[in-house]
Amino acid sequence: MSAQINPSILAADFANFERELGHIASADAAHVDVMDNHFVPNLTFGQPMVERLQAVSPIPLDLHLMIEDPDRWAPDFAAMGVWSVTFHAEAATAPVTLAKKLRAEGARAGIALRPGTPFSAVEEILGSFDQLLIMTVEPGFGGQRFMAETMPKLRQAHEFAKRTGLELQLQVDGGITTDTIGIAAEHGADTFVAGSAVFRGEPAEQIEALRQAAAQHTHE
Ligand SMILES: O=C(CO)[C@@H](O)[C@H](O)COP(=O)(O)O
Ligand SMILES: [Co+2]
Repeated sequence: MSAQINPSILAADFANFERELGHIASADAAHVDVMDNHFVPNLTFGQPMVERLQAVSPIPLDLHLMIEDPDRWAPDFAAMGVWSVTFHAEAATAPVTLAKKLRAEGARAGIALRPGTPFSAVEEILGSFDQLLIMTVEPGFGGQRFMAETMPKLRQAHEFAKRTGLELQLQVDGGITTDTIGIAAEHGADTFVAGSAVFRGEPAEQIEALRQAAAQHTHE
């Protein structure tokens, strides 16, 4: 698979989301960081906001739920017709049941790991998911430094998927730039979330630069 670039609109202009989504129309999906000020110390988008983003976006929405009790809330987000819904392994009580509900609503099911959560926390349930998100910063804020210490976990996930024949999209999220994307690609990531790196410049140019940097390092 060629590298997928999902810009995070956490770094976009919050007063102009429709216009900002138009600026990233060449990307594969728009990454939407939903934060509840409990699972992480930050508050972002609620359901009515995501509903409107879904209505006006020219590209699919990739939701990253950083919320407590995703078992209760995630299916409602999936029912909006978004492309994918990813919740955190640390927050869910019945992740496999929840993944089934997300898929039943027509969304891809994703599970995310904080930097300190080991791969073993999800290894046995990955067959129920379409994507695994390895956080490369502590969730909560954009603009943080890429944590290279998460790379062995990414490689472990990549090797596991290859060995077991699992079709799993492997995302990285946090601190992804043209300098760090190559390291993540070499360790097996195929989908790259980037917020500040895309929106701090001209978004279409930054998306293309990230694609090219990833392509030079893609791992087989
Ligand atoms: O989920 C998160 C942060 O919790 C991310 O999606 C950030 O929005 C990425 O921002 P950058 O690190 O690329 O600025
Ligand atoms: Co995110």
